[in-house]
Amino acid sequence: MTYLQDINSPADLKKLDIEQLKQVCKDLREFIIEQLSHNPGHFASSLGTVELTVALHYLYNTPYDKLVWDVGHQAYGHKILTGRRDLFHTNRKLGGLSGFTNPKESEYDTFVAGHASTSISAALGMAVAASLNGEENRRVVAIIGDGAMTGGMAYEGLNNVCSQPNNLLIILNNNDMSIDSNVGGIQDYLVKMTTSAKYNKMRSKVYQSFKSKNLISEEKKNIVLRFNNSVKSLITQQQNLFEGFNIRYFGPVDGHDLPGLIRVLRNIMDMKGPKLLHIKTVKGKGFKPAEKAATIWHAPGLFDKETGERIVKKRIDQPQLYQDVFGHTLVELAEKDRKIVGITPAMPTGCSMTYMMQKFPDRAFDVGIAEAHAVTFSAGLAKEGFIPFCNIYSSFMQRAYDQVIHDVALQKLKVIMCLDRAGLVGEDGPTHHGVFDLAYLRPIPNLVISAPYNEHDLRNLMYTAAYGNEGPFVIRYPRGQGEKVDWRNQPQLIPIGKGKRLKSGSDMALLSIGTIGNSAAKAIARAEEMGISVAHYDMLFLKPIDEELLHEVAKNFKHIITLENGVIKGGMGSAVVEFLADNGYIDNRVFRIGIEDQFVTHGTIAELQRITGIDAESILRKIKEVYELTKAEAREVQMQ
Ligand SMILES: Cc1ncc(C[n+]2csc(CCOP(=O)(O)OP(=O)(O)O)c2C)c(N)n1
Ligand SMILES: CC(=O)[C@@H](O)[C@H](O)COP(=O)(O)O
Ligand SMILES: [Mg+2]
Repeated sequence: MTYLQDINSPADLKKLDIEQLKQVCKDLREFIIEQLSHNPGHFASSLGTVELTVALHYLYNTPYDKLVWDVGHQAYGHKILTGRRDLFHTNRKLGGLSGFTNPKESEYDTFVAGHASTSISAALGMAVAASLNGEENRRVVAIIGDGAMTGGMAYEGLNNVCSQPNNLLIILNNNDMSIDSNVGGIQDYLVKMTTSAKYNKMRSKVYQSFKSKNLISEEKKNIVLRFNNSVKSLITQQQNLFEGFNIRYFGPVDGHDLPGLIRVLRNIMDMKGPKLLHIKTVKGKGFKPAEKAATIWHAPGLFDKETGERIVKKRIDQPQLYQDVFGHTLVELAEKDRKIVGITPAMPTGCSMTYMMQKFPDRAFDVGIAEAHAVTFSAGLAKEGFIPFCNIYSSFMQRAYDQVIHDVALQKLKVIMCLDRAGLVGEDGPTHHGVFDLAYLRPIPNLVISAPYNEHDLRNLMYTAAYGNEGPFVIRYPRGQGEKVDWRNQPQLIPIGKGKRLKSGSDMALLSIGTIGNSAAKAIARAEEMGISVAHYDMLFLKPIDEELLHEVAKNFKHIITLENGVIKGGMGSAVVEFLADNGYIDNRVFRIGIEDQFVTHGTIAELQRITGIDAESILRKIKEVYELTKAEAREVQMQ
């Protein structure tokens, strides 16, 4: 590292010449590769934005000028250049830097990010605020990837851009990749735009001829750029999409050509009105294995930076990941029933829809980063008699709340909504924890809401959702590895709304929902060794909740602990409290374990479960507390 070590803020960049800036890019890449090799995170995206990041901080007056990074997973370079280089080894670790942008972390981070496609709206708000405040010299830039450009919110933003006076610059970072290959019409459109040989030849000719006539002056550059766009429209025989939104379009330009990028940005940064610069980059640029396999290297885990080999734990004789149990089970079901279809909004690898895509490409759909559309698209399929398994990460499902209510539940359509990454997800932190789903789905009529205790239950629930129920069905399960090595049971119908008593006991009852119940089982086993007898019930369904089971528990146990890997307010514990109140049980005491009313930071899942009090150790502590209380109450009764 020759220059990076001396860059403590963007002001230090501004002192460098172009050759030195190129060296900064090289250093930055090396630094990201070195750091990520031993502290995993989002890798390939940040390698692709190195030149863009350097160019932006070199030219713009940050943090007064505002950079809004979409998702924020490509902003590692931005973090490193804005005073966080020496803290970067803490990235995504408990108490360390966030893996996304967060204004609480730095004044250079303008907006909390993590979910895709928000940057245009947020940046437009900031640009309009600047206009309203009379801060005509404040520049605002949104940086959005081609994947994020498949999200509906991006178009709501674009549609609004020309409605109010603003000088917003949108930079479309087009690397032809989402996490998996990018999909859909916008992807096709961007490919056409960047590969039209005729256009590129013509553009270069026009540029050369203008240049030879010395016409590339400050005054003329606008004319050239706009002339290029007109030429392009003529050749491709279609109007430029962004120009159609009344946003001036520039590009495509090579996003790794630092001098070129600086030149273009300098030309357009102070132009009045909204504008979009389309840059072409390579995801994983500068690290060959990542350039070749960007999906794997989106977030590759540990790797050897010299050989490019990933350091992957051997999974032989290990339980499967829940996502893989889902993926394999879906294929098994689809093999027997041509009505089964699979839908994912841009997470085929993450949720293992890839198995279905390989086996039945015509019946598996990646619809882009479009959760709301994914749900309504599934509803349309269900209306026509198909059985859609719509798999959405729990936290991304928040995007589709109205679609679940209005398009699915209201019409009682048989859409099977599989919510992967439910509960605390770990290093991605508060934007990604899937902790709200139980609480936000519970009030919706007509939904069946379930959470498996283990892989066998997951398979049974998928089967039951398809063949034992006629309406919408939610199955939520966590990130990570399951409980069983022999996960492949024969899926069978299970009674809807029925829980199970896993273990009898006499001192208190513990009701859990989902795989977190396995931590409860461990805690209960240890309590038993201490002479505390706890009955354990797995609810399996939040809705309909097992009322028979709850009557049994209420009658037999004064003290009831509830446990969920989700927010306490509105979740399973709340459902139990409501049940008791509604049914005149006034003597029972309920102790709810779950996520308190606050956002949970980032860290490993184990650390976060410990901090939030839902790990086995904390559950045991709660059991002991409740036991002490039962003893104290008994003593009080004796004394009376
Ligand atoms: C609402 C939402 N859905 C899905 C995701 C998961 N996700 C994170 S990054 C990403 C791909 C983004 O692609 P792009 O914007 O082109 O950035 P690149 O990784 O190519 O740099 C996806 C699908 C998300 N963060 N937010
Ligand atoms: C940035 C983003 O939203 C995704 O890359 C997410 O981090 C994936 O999470 P998993 O690692 O759980 O698939
Ligand atoms: Mg991309």
